[in-house]
Amino acid sequence: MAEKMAFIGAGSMAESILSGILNSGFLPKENIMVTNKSDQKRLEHLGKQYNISYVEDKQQTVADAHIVLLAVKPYDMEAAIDSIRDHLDTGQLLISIAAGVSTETISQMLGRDIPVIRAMPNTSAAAGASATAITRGKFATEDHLATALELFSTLGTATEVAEEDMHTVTAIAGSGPAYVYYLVESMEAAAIEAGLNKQTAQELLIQTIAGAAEMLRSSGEDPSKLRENVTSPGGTTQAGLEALDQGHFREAVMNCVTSARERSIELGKTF
Ligand SMILES: NC(=O)C1=CN([C@@H]2O[C@H](COP(=O)(O)OP(=O)(O)OC[C@H]3O[C@@H](n4cnc5c(N)ncnc54)[C@H](OP(=O)(O)O)[C@@H]3O)[C@@H](O)[C@H]2O)C=CC1
Ligand SMILES: O=C(O)[C@@H]1CCC=N1
Repeated sequence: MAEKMAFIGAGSMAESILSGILNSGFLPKENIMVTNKSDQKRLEHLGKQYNISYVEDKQQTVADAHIVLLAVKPYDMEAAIDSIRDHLDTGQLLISIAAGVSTETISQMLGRDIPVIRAMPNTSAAAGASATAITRGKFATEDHLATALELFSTLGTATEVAEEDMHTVTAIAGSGPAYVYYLVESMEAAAIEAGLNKQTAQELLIQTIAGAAEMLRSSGEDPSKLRENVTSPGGTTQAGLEALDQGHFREAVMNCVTSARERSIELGKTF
């Protein structure tokens, strides 16, 4: 197990991972350090909220970390790596969660044989329920992969994928929670418009999503079969699904995933 972990980047994803790690007990708070580019207030907030160390000095942050987690936007990767490169050594493991940016590109930015793992978690890490995909760069060993799998397994599920699949994985699992939230927002808006109070709508929707997820997990059935089981001929579900078809729901969702995937490819090409 890693002894010390440094977060470079202290935004929403860093916080999700950080809180997931602390909740799971994977690392004690004393072993975690966080830094960012310039937002001191944000560091103070995280320091207070999670009782962790934060320092603006990146050298100090990465110096004795076993794992350095890069949680910056893809377009900030180069500057972030520039600021820590000289303080890294090949005994450390660098994990990047940036969308689109390949391990090859990261290694080129580093210009050194530092082991690199690329991971694509999602914000459900904060609740220990991320679906994280992981791939390893050319300098990372099976042991480094095992460390990353162990780390992200404490935040939900962790699955190794081929690097070429990372764009697709990002589109369905990294971005995925947002699409589910959008669906819930839309159903909630319709329920409220029909007169249901917000709290009741939210309670029912949360359990409906959780129940459907549980059925997908435990029933062994395809989603299409589960959908058919809900749909009585001539009933309410059929009426609702027909409205979705009129709105080209399937096509819209497929376009959504394709657009997210294409954006991931674009983000990786900006270097
Ligand atoms: N949000 C999500 O659901 C997911 C995001 N990701 C990936 O995670 C990464 C971070 O996303 P997210 O947390 O949403 O982004 P945020 O914008 O919330 O956070 C970005 C963080 O990076 C910091 N930063 C920027 N430049 C530097 C630098 N040179 N050195 C150190 N820190 C720096 C910022 O600091 P400051 O505020 O001081 O500028 C900020 O703390 C992205 O690459 C994204 O693709 C992956 C999976 C899911
Ligand atoms: O929207 C993004 O670019 C990031 C990557 C996956 C989820 N959020």
